[in-house]
Amino acid sequence: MTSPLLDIRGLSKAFGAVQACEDVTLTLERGEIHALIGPNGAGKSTFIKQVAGNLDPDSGRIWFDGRDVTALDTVARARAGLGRTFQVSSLAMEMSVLQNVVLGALGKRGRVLRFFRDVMRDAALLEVAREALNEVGLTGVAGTRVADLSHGQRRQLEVAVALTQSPKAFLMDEPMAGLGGEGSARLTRFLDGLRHRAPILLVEHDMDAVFALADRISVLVYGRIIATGTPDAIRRDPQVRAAYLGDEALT
Ligand SMILES: Nc1ncnc2c1ncn2[C@@H]1O[C@H](COP(=O)(O)OP(=O)(O)OP(=O)(O)O)[C@@H](O)[C@H]1O
Repeated sequence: MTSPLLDIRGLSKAFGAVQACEDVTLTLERGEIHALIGPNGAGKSTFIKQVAGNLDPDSGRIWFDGRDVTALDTVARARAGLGRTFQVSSLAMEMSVLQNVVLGALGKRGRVLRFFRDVMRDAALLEVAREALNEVGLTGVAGTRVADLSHGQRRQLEVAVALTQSPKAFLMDEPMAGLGGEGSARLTRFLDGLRHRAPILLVEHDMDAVFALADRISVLVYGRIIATGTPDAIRRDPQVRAAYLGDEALT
């Protein structure tokens, strides 16, 4: 048996008296989408920030691709192959789509920022950026200002930026937030294909998307995982129904 790509063991984090994350153990296997769901304030963001390296856990360890990454910062984790897209976009809104991806590719090389004009003439960087745009289907809007993209296109662009870092796994915090029904259906199809590129640890409130995409679902309530299983098993789990998913969400 191969070991999980991401192996998170016993993660705990408290803010004063609030135990936001308590002994959370979770794995991400190659090729899968593992969704983490739970009510507001359950600790989902706290959890994913610890995995990405934005927040130090009080205890617990994070293994990624066979390596203990618990002590690494966000940049080192991204270089190790943990690609992330977050609720708050880090895109440069006044720049073009292509410029944003080139900047992402530049980060991967670990270079200090050079004159931007030179960067945009760097054939190798441009190739990496164009390839990433092609992969997410945004080639047609490469010259468009990010501010003029739809929410859904921005999410795809964030993935393109992450792709320039050759991620081995994605961490996604509410990619469907702010999208309408049609936008989230489109992004759902996109993420469905993306799992073959790299597995996804997905924090998401949109239950249609979660149940359509996830191979496994973990349910977090008051900082603790109360169940992990296939969508069908989670749907039927009486504890999950009582604690989080009302019956109407499961039909
Ligand atoms: N920096 C912080 N300082 C103090 N308390 C915090 C901090 N961040 C989170 N908390 C608390 O930790 C608990 C978990 O919050 P968290 O944002 O992780 O939940 P969540 O499941 O992501 O919620 P939502 O679904 O609303 O985004 C909450 O009680 C929250 O108020």
